[in-house]
Amino acid sequence: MIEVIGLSKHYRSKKAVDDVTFTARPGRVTGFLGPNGAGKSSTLRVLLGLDAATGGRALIEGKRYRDLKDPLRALGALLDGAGSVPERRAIDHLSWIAQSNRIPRGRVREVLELVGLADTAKQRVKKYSLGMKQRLGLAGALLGEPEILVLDEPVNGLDPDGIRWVRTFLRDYAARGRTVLLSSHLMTETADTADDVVIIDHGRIVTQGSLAEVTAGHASLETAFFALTGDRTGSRW
Ligand SMILES: Nc1ncnc2c1ncn2[C@@H]1O[C@H](COP(=O)(O)OP(=O)(O)OP(=O)(O)O)[C@@H](O)[C@H]1O
Repeated sequence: MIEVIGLSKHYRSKKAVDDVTFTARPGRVTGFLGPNGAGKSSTLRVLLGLDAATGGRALIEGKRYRDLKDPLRALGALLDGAGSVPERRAIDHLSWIAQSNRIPRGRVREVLELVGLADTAKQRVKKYSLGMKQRLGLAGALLGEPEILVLDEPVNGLDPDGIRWVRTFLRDYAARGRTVLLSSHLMTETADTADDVVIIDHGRIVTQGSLAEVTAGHASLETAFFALTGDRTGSRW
């Protein structure tokens, strides 16, 4: 389970995240949704221990990321693509992560198969398309067979088949009792994937609940968002 409690992150006078509270539960895909600049990445960066909070807490199974004993087995994350060295071969990138986290080498083959990169694993990452880099990032997140997955815009650069594949994959992952937190600015895509939705805008939570609760009385998640925020144009998405 992920618990974000009264979290704030300020950059000088900019309140990127302002008193944000939500929970992502096991067995559910939670969509963390908001337009560009809403505060999604800032929230995730604090959750993953990459930035310090200005106030509040972000907890993984009750602990801060840096206090986790075996972080890769607790939580797998995909932020900003694969995070790999372009000159390195994909398989070497994953083997290096596996080795430095005491994950058996055989698991590298497994995750490459899982994300559909087994046949191209020996290519250098710089030859990969954006979609392949996303898959490689996901493979890295899956190495430790984590109970929790945190993915920032995972379908960026994927073609329709890739998008469908990620959706099915995440739904299956959650169906096995795991926690999936999926950050996105894509409302239709999130509505197709998530069980629960947390909507953030200008650093503050606008609404949260099951998809059915949040969209009740609205034609779609999109119209719900526009009604809740008073956004008439959708120009920030
Ligand atoms: N390092 C930083 N220094 C100053 N301001 C920042 C920094 N990082 C983010 N911000 C600002 O904080 C706000 C929230 O940004 P954040 O990246 O968290 O939003 P987001 O919802 O992830 O949007 P996007 O999808 O565009 O990344 C924005 O106004 C952004 O310009």
